[in-house]
Amino acid sequence: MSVTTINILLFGIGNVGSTLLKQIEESRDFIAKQNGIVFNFPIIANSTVVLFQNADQQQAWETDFKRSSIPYQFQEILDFLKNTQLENLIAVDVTASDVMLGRYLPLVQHGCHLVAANKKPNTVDLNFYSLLRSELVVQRKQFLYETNVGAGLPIIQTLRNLYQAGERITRIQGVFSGSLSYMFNRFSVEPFPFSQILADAERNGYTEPDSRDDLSGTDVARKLLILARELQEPLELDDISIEPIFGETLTRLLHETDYRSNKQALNRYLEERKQQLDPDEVLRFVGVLDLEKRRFEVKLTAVKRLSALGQLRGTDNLIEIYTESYGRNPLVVQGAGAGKEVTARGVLSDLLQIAQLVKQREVVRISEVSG
Ligand SMILES: NC(=O)C1=CN([C@@H]2O[C@H](COP(=O)(O)OP(=O)(O)OC[C@H]3O[C@@H](n4cnc5c(N)ncnc54)[C@H](OP(=O)(O)O)[C@@H]3O)[C@@H](O)[C@H]2O)C=CC1
Ligand SMILES: N[C@@H](CC=O)C(=O)O
Repeated sequence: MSVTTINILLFGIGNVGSTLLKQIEESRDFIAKQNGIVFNFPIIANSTVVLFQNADQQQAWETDFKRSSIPYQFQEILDFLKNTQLENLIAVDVTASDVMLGRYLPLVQHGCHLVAANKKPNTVDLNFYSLLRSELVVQRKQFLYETNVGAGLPIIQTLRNLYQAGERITRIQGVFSGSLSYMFNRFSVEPFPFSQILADAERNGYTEPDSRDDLSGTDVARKLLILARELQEPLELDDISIEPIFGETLTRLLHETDYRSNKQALNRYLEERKQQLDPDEVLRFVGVLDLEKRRFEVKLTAVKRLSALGQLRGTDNLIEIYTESYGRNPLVVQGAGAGKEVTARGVLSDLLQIAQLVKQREVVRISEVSG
């Protein structure tokens, strides 16, 4: 099988980015044998420094990154692309940064396909969302972001397949946050204060880089918005109603100061909420996208301990997709909704999808040239 080289520009080397590099290194031979694809990393960047690499340098990226990375301006990365004329480019955004928003259009215009775990580019205003997709068509580039919702779970693709097959989707609901699932699964049954469980979630890399994005409900609101836009619903983030976990007052405090200086207040608030539960109830942070009743909301809810949501464990998400064909029994997707390994694997799956397309185009181009 002929081998196609894919050149990756990696933005972010945290939980997900560093695990992606490790997984690609571990699977290099398997991917080459199975797919005829080799991934190179000519560019690896964090928020301040970048490592420019040649193909033969790709083994010990961490050593090279520590030794040879240099401060950069984004324009230098665009100049590198122009000067090296590298082909088969995929820019991978495994940051949570707003800064990346200004980079997507230039990257596409400089020949890059896009893969993102970062939800922000898909949840800013609709003007940018539509402009990016128009530019992707003009430049014949793909943009995949399966890990935006449910980490490695096949939620976006499942929804896209249903929608494009003409299915009428009426409601999507469930637990969409891996970190909040982990926190409330444990908080409901363990004696530990919420702040300690939250610290564990952060240490495990389940939360956003700023866990207030999770605690405020904004991360789940972003996921609902991404799914709504997949169904061509012209919604903005403000259209998703968020009932804050800690009530209005404490949530304002959360935004003004780091939660670590308000632990006691947070713990007390949720302990009181826990005491109000019936013995057969637990707390779950639930999102609802009701396309018929036009109800789009995320909130902390008491559910029956023996219900599907009540029996979630670990970082599990459980997403119910109600459609005309499935009727009263929704299509259900369940599994880990956070964690660097499952997320990196989801990013790698997106990369392979685009790489296959690049390979096919390469075969067509060669056959056209050779007549
Ligand atoms: N963790 C998980 O389970 C899941 C995460 N995701 C998404 O994946 C993304 C990354 O998450 P995670 O790896 O946990 O986060 P981390 O905080 O561990 O890593 C973020 C990385 O992005 C880098 N970064 C920040 N700003 C920029 C920038 N302007 N240019 C280049 N790099 C930048 C950071 O570099 P520096 O150190 O210099 O700031 C860091 O290397 C997030 O958007 C998250 O929502 C999605 C699903 C699950
Ligand atoms: N912080 C997010 C990570 C995945 O999107 C979550 O907790 O689900």
